[in-house]
Amino acid sequence: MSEPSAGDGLLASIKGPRDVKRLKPEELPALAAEIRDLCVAAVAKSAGHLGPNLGVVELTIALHRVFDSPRDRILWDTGHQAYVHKMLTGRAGQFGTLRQEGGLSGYPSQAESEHDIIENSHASTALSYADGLAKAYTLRGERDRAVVAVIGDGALTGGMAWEALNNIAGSRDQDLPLVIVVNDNGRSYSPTIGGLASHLSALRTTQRYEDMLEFVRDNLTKVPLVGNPVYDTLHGIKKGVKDIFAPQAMFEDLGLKYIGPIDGHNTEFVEAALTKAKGFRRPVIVHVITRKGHGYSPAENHDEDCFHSPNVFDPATGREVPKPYGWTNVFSDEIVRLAKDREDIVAITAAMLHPVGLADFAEAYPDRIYDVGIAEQHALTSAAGLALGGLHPVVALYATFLNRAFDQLLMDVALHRLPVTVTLDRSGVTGDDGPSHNGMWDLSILQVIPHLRVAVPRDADRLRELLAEAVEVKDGPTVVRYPKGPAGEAIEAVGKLGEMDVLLAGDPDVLIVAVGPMAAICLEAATLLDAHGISATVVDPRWVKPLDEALVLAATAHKLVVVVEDNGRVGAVGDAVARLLRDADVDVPVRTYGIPQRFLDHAKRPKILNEIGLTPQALARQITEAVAKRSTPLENHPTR
Ligand SMILES: Cc1ncc(C[n+]2csc(CCOP(=O)(O)OP(=O)(O)O)c2C)c(N)n1
Ligand SMILES: CC(=O)[C@@H](O)[C@H](O)COP(=O)(O)O
Ligand SMILES: [Mg+2]
Repeated sequence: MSEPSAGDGLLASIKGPRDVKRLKPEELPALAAEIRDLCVAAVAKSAGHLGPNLGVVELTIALHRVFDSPRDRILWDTGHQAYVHKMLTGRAGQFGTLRQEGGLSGYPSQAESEHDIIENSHASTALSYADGLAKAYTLRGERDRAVVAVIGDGALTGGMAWEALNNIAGSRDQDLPLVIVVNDNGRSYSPTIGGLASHLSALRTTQRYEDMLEFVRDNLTKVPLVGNPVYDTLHGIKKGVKDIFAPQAMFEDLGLKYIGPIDGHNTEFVEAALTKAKGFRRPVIVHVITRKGHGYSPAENHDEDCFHSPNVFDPATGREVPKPYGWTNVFSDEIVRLAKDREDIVAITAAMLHPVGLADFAEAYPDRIYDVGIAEQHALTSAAGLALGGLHPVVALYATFLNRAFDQLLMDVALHRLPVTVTLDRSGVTGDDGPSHNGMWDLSILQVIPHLRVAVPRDADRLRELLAEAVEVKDGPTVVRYPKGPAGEAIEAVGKLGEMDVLLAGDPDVLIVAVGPMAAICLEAATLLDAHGISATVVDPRWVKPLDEALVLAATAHKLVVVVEDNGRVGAVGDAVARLLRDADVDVPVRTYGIPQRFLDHAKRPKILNEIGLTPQALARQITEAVAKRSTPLENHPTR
């Protein structure tokens, strides 16, 4: 497989947007082809987001020809589709390092470029940033600056986007370009759902839309873009065929002007529409129709998600290296099995049916699956409704996206003690998706929710057990969290301590509380400790909230308690254990080893775990030091 490179054609000459502007229109198809080749080569080597980026090649070229980044601000919602933006802002030569440690981030990165703004990969935020930026430039008198937000049809199903639209539409006194580009490819991963999506998809499929494209093609290329003739004509004809341009009505009813739908793979049309929108100097929607994976047939024809985020693959054939059977597969199989005998079990996904492992459930129980769009807040409160209606909903999310639905879990589900189960895939360090994707927050924020129980399985068998236990809980919500990737070898208990599994019974030097998948490295660390004459007992709580009172008794018999968790250290299980012992007046020191409470730069998961000390060797070293300190009389303590 050839190393991804900018080559020696047009793309190699692009050091920034100025170089994009100087190209002749007839050179743009060649540039687009080079960009696509580099996208395919880079993702084939490093995995990442291919479909979304292939879909925005012409759009991004047009954006950088019409607007003047970085003076004009171009915002990418979710940010997974910003590879082309990176190539056109001088980083094409770095795509051989995509998503590698120290290499190019898979998302916008302010450290990489002045052209990059939103680093958060959580969807549906760009319009709110745009609203704030536009207000700032208005207040500062910088009305010569344009604000452009590119948001996908999927991200547009997120509630924040509509909160922002409501505010943007209400901002009457703005006299600067605020351009909202709706990149409509009809998909999140799967086809986008909901009322908005049906409006947008109806638009794409009616004959009149084809007539409209014909009209746009004839008129936009002939009439020089002066004043309003083109826009008024576009606008006028839409008035005449209002029934299919419902999105225009919907946006216009909000007080937003609308241009489109535009063929998003025709740079000339997109440039014309963006130029029109820029000159409008008012908030305006530019609705571009694109195809996810456009220009690379294995992506175009990939039914599941158009190569949204493929594993590494052979660029010549598009054949992906299969992802190993992992935690997600275990969940997928077990939820289908459980639902067979429990007709009250229903499932909810937030536009991630396949990634969270609910595709088999959907196939087996098509009437019991709900895809709510990228709308985690709605997912949780809708689950509350389902539970109030006598069902047991299982809401399957990625751990980091639960943050968005914290209040709904707290006040709509837990306050009412509703039987809702939330499964959190991708918990802990995920790695190459960067700082906003690590699932390092949930064990902290969940601590404050009354009536809520949290389970952390250490292996596939425990995931099956704990999921079955979770859906049996009737008097409150349950959460089951597990990491990305393969589930590792089964780790059998050698005994019980209360409800906790004892994985290793040692002498009373150190009590190691191994949270979920950290059990494997804790057992290896215990072996290393033993070689240094330190004996450890290793327990797996299985349920980390509420903690098992048996921990108190066990702690009194040990010199040191160590908690190891794949979550941020602050306010998580380690702190909960310390609080439990303090409340019981048990004065045994507690050490917590977890993820440092900072944003982690992108790198592979094993690399990050090694860097932050979540390895057997690092744990053994740190525990040895902690034990040594405990046996050093305080008067000789280094801090004295
Ligand atoms: C809050 C949140 N939930 C879920 C995701 C996972 N996710 C990443 S991209 C994506 C689909 C985005 O669809 P769209 O906005 O249409 O962009 P496209 O990929 O089609 O260009 C989803 C659900 C996310 N990034 N943020
Ligand atoms: C951008 C986004 O949120 C998703 O596409 C995410 O990057 C997928 O992560 P996985 O590859 O772990 O499923
Ligand atoms: Mg989309």
